[in-house]
Amino acid sequence: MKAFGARLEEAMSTHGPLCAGIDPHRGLVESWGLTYDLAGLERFALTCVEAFAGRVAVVKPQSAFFEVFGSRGVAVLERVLRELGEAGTLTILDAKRGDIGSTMTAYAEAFLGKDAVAPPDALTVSPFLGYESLRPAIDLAQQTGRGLFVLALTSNPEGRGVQHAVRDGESVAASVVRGAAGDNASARARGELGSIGLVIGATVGSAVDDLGLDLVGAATPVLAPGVGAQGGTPESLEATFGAARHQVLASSSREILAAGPEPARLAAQAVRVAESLPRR
Ligand SMILES: O=C(O)c1cc(=O)[nH]c(=O)n1[C@@H]1O[C@H](COP(=O)(O)O)[C@@H](O)[C@H]1O
Repeated sequence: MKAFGARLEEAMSTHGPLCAGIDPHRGLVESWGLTYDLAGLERFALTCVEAFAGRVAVVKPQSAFFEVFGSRGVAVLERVLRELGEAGTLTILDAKRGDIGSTMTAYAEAFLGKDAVAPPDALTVSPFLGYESLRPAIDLAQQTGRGLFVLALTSNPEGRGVQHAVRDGESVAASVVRGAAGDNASARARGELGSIGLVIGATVGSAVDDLGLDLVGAATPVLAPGVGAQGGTPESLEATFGAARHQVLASSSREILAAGPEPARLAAQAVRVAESLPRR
C-alpha cells in the first residue's frame, strides 16, 4: 500500500480538501427524525457512508458517538470504516488516543496494525504525554502505510493554556511540529507530504504565525477541524495557514450533517463545502 501522505494528496486533488465528519450526537440524530438508540445510530452512520463515499477526500467518524452505545456501537463504527474502505474513500478515525509504552503499542496495534479489525487510514492521537510516547504508533503507521494526526493546536479555546506554553524558548505546539517534521523527513526529501499529520483548528487565528510554526518545512498534512459550526471559514483557513494552505484538509461535521437525512442533499452539501475550500 502507498504511504498515507501520498494517498491523501491524491484524494485531496481529486475531490477537494474536505474531510466530512460523522458525529452522530443526540441532537443531530433526533433532528433527522431518528430515535437516539442503536438503530438510529446505524441508520445515521450508514446514510453518511452512502452520501460521502466516492464524493469527498476523507471521512472522519468520531469514535465517542459510537462508543456511547457499547460494543454494538463499536461494531457499527467498524462497519462504517470497512464500507468506506471498500468504496476507496479514505478514513480518519477520531479517537485521540495517547498513552505510554506497552499501552500505546496496544492502541497502535488495535487501530493501525496488520491484524487490526477495521483499521482506518489514519488515527488522531494526543501527544500530551510527550511526542515520543507516540513512537509505537508512529513506527507502526509508517510500516503499514497508514497515518496519524497529532494534536498540535486544537480548536477549543481551553487548548491555548497547554499548547502555547513555552519551555526553553519553544512552545508545546512548536515541539509537536518539530517531532512531526523529523518523522516526515524522507517524504519531504521526495517532495511529498508525510504521513504524520497535525491537528490545527480552523479557529486558531494567528497562532500558527505567532508561534512560528513551519508547517511547509515539516511537510505535514494538517487536519483543520472547526470549519462551519465552530466559526472557521475558507477565508480564515487562508489567513491562518498562508503558504501551508495547500497542506490543509479542512474538517467539518455539523455544517454538513445538518443537511441530512436525505442522502442526495447531504452529498450535495458536502460537495458544496469542498468546492468552497482553497485548492492547489
Ligand atoms: O481531532 C479533531 O477532529 C478535532 C480537533 C479539534 O481541535 N477540534 C475538534 O472539534 N475536533 C473534532 O471535530 C469535530 C467537530 O466538528 P464540527 O461539528 O464541525 O464542529 C468533533 O468530532 C471534534 O472532536
